[in-house]
Amino acid sequence: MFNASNMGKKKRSKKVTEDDEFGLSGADSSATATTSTSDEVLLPDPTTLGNIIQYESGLLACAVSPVYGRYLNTQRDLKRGDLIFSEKYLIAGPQRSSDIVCVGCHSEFQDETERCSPVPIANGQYSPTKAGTCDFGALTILRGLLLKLRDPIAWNKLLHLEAHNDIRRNLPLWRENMINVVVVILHQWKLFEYFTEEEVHTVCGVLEVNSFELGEKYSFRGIFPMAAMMAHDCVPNTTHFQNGIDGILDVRAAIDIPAGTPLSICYAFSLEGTSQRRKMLQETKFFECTCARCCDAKELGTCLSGVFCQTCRKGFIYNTGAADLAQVWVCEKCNTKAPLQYIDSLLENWQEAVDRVDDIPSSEKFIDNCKGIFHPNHFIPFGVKFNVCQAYGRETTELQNLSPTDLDRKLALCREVLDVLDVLTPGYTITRGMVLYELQAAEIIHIRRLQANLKPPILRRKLQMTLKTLKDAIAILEMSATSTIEYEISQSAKKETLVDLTKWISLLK
Ligand SMILES: C[S@@+](CC[C@H](N)C(=O)[O-])C[C@H]1O[C@@H](n2cnc3c(N)ncnc32)[C@H](O)[C@@H]1O
Repeated sequence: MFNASNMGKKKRSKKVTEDDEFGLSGADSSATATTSTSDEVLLPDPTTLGNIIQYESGLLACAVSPVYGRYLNTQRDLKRGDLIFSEKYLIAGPQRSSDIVCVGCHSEFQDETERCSPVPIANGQYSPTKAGTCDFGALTILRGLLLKLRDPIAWNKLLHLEAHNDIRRNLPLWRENMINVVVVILHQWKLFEYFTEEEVHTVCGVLEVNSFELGEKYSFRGIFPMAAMMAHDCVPNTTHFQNGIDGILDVRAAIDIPAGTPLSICYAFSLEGTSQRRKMLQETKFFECTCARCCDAKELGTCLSGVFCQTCRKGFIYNTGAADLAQVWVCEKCNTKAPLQYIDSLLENWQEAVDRVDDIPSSEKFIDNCKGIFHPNHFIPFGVKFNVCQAYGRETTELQNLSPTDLDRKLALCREVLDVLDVLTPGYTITRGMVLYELQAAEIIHIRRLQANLKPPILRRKLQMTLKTLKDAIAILEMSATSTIEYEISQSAKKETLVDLTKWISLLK
């Protein structure tokens, strides 16, 4: 779920996407924590929900609120980084509206040699020559439906999940599913004896509302019934790490979470603006988010949606109607009201321009062009800063060979990006881990270059601060699956940089 890539920007690296799917904090969390359990809703023991691989019995309870529906509540204090549970997917398969992909590795169909398995689908209906005739996403629905015939317990787990049929039935989406999925499965594949129309629609809904986006190289989706019970918050208190190879999801506390708090995950992409996140949540998860961040025009002080006012040329325009789910864009300084159409077309044009950014110089030019258009933290330039802070010292020039100006720029960008991440994706999230890693690497080079001119106590203090950043980065990144680049980075940083830095500090008088 919780498809970070709905931003659709190739430039936003995969690293962002991994944390940013599927989250409760802020004002709403405390409100929900006190919500009493309704007698009318059957609240299962969380362990009966999914394919649990690791979980401490009694740690979580299922609860229900008028706002979120069912959700998971922690029964004891959690420390940031604590593993809450690990779960294997119930079903997984191609994304909705997928083109032809290999049903084993989910790579896009190129030619016979490119796939990990010889034939993508056995009945031959969707051979490569008929490319485009099939929504491969229907295969995932079929995998869900087949549970009815093969594994009634798993089928019940699937049916237990929210499908929002009542809402979806009145949307164009229902008709699309009718054509692309229901007719295909029941009539083209002739499975009408086994499944009803309503069952197919329900599985479509369960997938739409509950699935997580998976895949390191190629994207696919999977259902984790226990993880799906977590509520959404645009500043989540949990984070998750996926192991694409064996389909296991580790859900961890991103921050310290006191007992009695709902667990939350961000279903949208955390680093998009409020209007964009809300639109995605409304269209694909069928609710209006009213979390603390969504109700605050300045998004908890980050100003991620701030547009520069062309009238007074002093202030920024924000959606002051956010708390009422309205779009009322007003300048904070001169009170000029900006038409929604103006905001929408501005964003559309700049989103298109961001797609043309593909290296450090074009990124820097883009960031510069955004001055006088957006707040420096606006999500459009922010996405570029997020990528370019990592690119310096990695793309063309090695870190130790960066010019003093470029090294300073990398340091400034990493700190600027972290200031926003600390608020919007706080704690142990891969996104923060990667930027912390880049920051400490640049700081070490910077300190080496300066050390001859630094007094020992100042040198020691700087090194100790860098050591703390390095330790945080390692602690986060080593929670990733062992097959990932993030894990590899954490292990080499642990074996080399951590040892060297600790030794350097210990040798200082
Ligand atoms: C993945 S399910 C979560 C479990 C769900 N509450 C249930 O009872 O099955 C997502 C659905 O939960 C509800 N939900 C989750 N977080 C919410 C929030 N912050 N505000 C309103 N509804 C929320 C919405 O109905 C959403 O479509």
